Amino acid sequence: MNLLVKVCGMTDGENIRRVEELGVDFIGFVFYPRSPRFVYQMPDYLPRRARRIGVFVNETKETVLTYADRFELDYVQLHGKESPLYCQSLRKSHGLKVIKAFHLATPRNVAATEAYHGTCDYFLFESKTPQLGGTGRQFDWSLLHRYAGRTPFFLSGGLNAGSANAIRQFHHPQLAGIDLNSRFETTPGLKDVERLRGFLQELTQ
Ligand SMILES: O=C(O)c1ccccc1NCC(=O)[C@H](O)[C@H](O)COP(=O)(O)O
Repeated sequence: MNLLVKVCGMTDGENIRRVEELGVDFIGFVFYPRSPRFVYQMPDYLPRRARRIGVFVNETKETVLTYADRFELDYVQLHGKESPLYCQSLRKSHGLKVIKAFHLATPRNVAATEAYHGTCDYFLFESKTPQLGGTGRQFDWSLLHRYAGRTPFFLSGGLNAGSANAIRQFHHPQLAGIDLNSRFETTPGLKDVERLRGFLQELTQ
């Protein structure tokens, strides 16, 4: 399979270095203070090859840009009620790439993506929970067959070591990548490198 791989919610330098060595494409940092993966201090290693993504929830543009400068982010991933205009402005005037997350539980949630085409580089589809992310819960992927938009997307929400087969069998013309997080952790913010390695091998065999 030729899917992009994002590992999200990383906090520790050595752990980041080892995950990057697996060849993943994106590494995500959560800058949402309510998350157990919130990055309190700059890790002593930041990805050199993998693209850096910062995750935000309803933040001011000033705060997003401060983190973007400090961590030299390539992408921002927006998990709140950020408007299409907000996405557009970060993308156009500040040169950041933008991923907008959508929490899917009903066909209406899928329809809400329509206003965002042309304002984001990717969408990310995941489960609808009060925590807004990082819960390890899956949503009903059959909802994605209602998505006929042109923006490529990441499949997210509860992907785990046993998901490789289901991902291989899931086809959608706009499926660009997958997002791995809490189901690959030993503790919030620390990834189990061997579990990730085994999963990635299974996915690509
Ligand atoms: O990871 C978090 O703690 C988090 C909290 C609030 C908003 C977003 C968050 N993470 C963003 C991600 O991209 C996660 O990987 C995504 O929510 C899927 O997580 P999981 O269900 O644990 O695989």
